Amino acid sequence: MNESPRDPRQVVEILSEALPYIQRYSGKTVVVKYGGNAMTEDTLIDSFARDMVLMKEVGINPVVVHGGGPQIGQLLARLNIESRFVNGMRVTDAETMDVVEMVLGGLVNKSIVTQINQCGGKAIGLTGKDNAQILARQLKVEHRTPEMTASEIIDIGHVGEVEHISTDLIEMLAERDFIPVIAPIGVDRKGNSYNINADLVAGKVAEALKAEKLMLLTNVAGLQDAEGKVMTGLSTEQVDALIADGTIYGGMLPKIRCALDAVKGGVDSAVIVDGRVVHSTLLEIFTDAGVGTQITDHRD
Ligand SMILES: Nc1ncnc2c1ncn2[C@@H]1O[C@H](COP(=O)(O)OP(=O)(O)O)[C@@H](O)[C@H]1O
Ligand SMILES: CC(=O)N[C@@H](CCC(=O)OP(=O)(O)O)C(=O)O
Repeated sequence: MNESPRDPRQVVEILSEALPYIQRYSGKTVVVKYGGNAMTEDTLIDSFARDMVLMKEVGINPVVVHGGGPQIGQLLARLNIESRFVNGMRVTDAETMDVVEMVLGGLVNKSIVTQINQCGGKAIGLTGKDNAQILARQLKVEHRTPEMTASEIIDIGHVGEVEHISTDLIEMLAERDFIPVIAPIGVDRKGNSYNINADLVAGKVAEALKAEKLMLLTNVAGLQDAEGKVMTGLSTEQVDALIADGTIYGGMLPKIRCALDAVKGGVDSAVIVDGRVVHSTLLEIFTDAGVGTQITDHRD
């Protein structure tokens, strides 16, 4: 590589500028939702893993909840199984559920764990089935097409919503310097598996852990207004208005809803972060500007 050497004084100055942020977040929990679209390039996975390790080293407790939608889609395509979505949720029959569990609980979870461990961290991979920590129930989806006069409730298979999160295993690991990495697979009281949207799991985990911050890494620069301009910060009231006028739609809807629920449920702030930016999580935590859209339940 042909990089010019950095002035050591600059490096020290940058480190020193991070001090107030390190003090602000030290001992606090930050839940990071790492979406499948933000793990498509090796450099992004590596910078994400390094960021998690650095956070842990300075006394912050990162808890990772990951997705893997595109990765599930790839394996389904190889097996000639069609991917179908209703309201942003994957229609999940028994065969698809097997693939979801293999990809999220196996391939994706273990590759994030390995990458963090390669960077010197101590990552432990879990699904919601471990300690039955993500108790789920079937999600009933309300569906309506323009031709329909009224909406109907449809069954999209093994798709779940969170009923309860048990935090004891996550807290025990975090206290012992481990970084928990959680796949969004839930289980009901009978032992049935559920495929849950990773944003929803991250929001509920953040609420249950009383996290300081929820970071949702995605493939856009942030929440855009009607003119396409990224909004840096907004309150819960503004979000409600943007949903009502249709500015927020599609995959952003569950993301924003879970961010709103999390801040209403006691998480200090939720932020939509551009996961395509290298070191996006550190930029968000350790700089004033941040890199995405922040949602808070208070005006300060
Ligand atoms: N107001 C908005 N601002 C930004 N993106 C939006 C907005 N409304 C809808 N979207 C869409 O939401 C998408 C992000 O959601 P999604 O694709 O589900 O992300 P992920 O896979 O990371 O969970 C964006 O790529 C964009 O197409
Ligand atoms: C019910 C449902 O749709 N589950 C998602 C779970 C993975 C996910 O949420 O992944 P991303 O965050 O990468 O989109 C799915 O099957 O794709």
